[in-house]
Amino acid sequence: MSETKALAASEMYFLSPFLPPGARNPATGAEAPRPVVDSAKDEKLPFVTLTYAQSLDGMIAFAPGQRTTISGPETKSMTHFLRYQHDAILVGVGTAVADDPALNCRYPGATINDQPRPVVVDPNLRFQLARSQMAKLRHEDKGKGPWLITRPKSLDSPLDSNCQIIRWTDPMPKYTDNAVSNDPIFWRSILEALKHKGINSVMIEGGASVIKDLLRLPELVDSIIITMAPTFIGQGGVSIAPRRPPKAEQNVASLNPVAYHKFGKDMVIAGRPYFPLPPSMPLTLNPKKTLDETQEK
Ligand SMILES: NC(=O)C1=CN([C@@H]2O[C@H](COP(=O)(O)OP(=O)(O)OC[C@H]3O[C@@H](n4cnc5c(N)ncnc54)[C@H](OP(=O)(O)O)[C@@H]3O)[C@@H](O)[C@H]2O)C=CC1
Ligand SMILES: Nc1nc(O)c(N)c(N[C@@H]2O[C@H](COP(=O)(O)O)[C@@H](O)[C@H]2O)n1
Repeated sequence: MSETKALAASEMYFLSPFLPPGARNPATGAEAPRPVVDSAKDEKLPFVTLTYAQSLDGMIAFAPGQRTTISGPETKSMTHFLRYQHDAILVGVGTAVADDPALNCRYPGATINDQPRPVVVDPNLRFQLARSQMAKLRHEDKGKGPWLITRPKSLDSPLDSNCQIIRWTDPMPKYTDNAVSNDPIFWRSILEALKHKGINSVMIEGGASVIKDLLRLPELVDSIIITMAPTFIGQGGVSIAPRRPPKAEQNVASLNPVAYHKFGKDMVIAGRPYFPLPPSMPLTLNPKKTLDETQEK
C-alpha cells in the first residue's frame, strides 16, 4: 500500500492560493487557480514556502536532535503534495543529522521527473552526505542528488555571495580556516544562489533554527503552511517561537490572508506572512548567536 494518498479536490482547493506559480493537480495536470494575493516578488528570489508540523504548545520535536512524528497520515499526504509542487526542499543540517530524511516526493504517481532537489544548509559540512538516505535514494533513482549550501572557500568573498552550493557528486572541500564558523549565511544569499541554479520554488521544512530565522524575514517568505497536531509535547520539546526584539509592542509575525482546513485529526493553517514591523526596522539581537541577518539590510 502507498505511504500517501491523493488529496481530495477540497484539500487542493484550500492549498491552491498558497502554492507556487505553475502548481498542478498531479492526477490531471490541471493548473491550480492563481493566488488570491500575488506577492510583489523580487525576481532574484524563488517562491518560498515555509512549512512544518507542530504540537499545540508550539513544539516541533520531542527533544533537540530527535526525529519525532507529529502529524498524522492525512497531513503526510499533504506534505508530499506540497513537495510535488516545489523545485527544491530545504532543511538545516541539524534536521539532516537528526532525521536522515529522504526529502523526496512520495505522492501517488510521482516519478523521478517530479522529484524536488533536496538542499541542506550545512556551513561546517557536518552532514555525512555519502552515507545519507538522500544519496541512497539518488542511487535508486527515487530522488535527485542533494545539494549542500556552505560558505565559500575564500573568506574574501563579497557579502552578496556568501554561500556556495556543493552538489552531491562534487568532491567535499576541506576547510582549514574556521574563523567564520559561527557566522550565519545570509538567507537572501542562499535563496538567490538557488534561484541562480534554476530553482524557482523552494519548500523549507525546518528545523527549529531555520524556522525561527525565517519567521523574522517576511520579505523572503511567500507562504507559510503549518500543521497543528492535537497533542502537547511539553517542556523540553523543541520550540519554534522566534525571538522578539526587546521592547517590541507587536507580535513578531502574523498570517494575512489566512485559511484553515482539517486533515484527519490535524488542523492546517495556511497564510501569507504579514509582519507589523517594517522589514527595515533594525533589531538589536546578536546575529552571531541567532543567525539573524538584519545586518544585511
Ligand atoms: N516537526 C517538523 O515539522 C520538523 C521537525 N524538525 C526537527 O527539528 C530539529 C532540528 O532543529 P535544529 O536543531 O534547530 O536544526 P536545523 O535543521 O534548523 O539546523 C540548524 C543548523 O543549520 C545550519 N544553518 C541553518 N541556517 C543557517 C544559516 N542561515 N547560516 C548558517 N548556518 C545555518 C547551522 O549549522 P551549524 O550548527 O553547523 O552552524 C545550524 O546550527 C530536529 O529534532 C528535527 O526532527 C525538523 C524539520 C521539521
Ligand atoms: N510534516 C511533517 N510532520 C512531522 O511530524 C514531521 N516530523 C515532519 N518532519 C519533516 O519531514 C522530514 C522527514 O522527511 P522524510 O519522510 O524522511 O522524507 C523531516 O526531516 C522534517 O523535515 N514533517
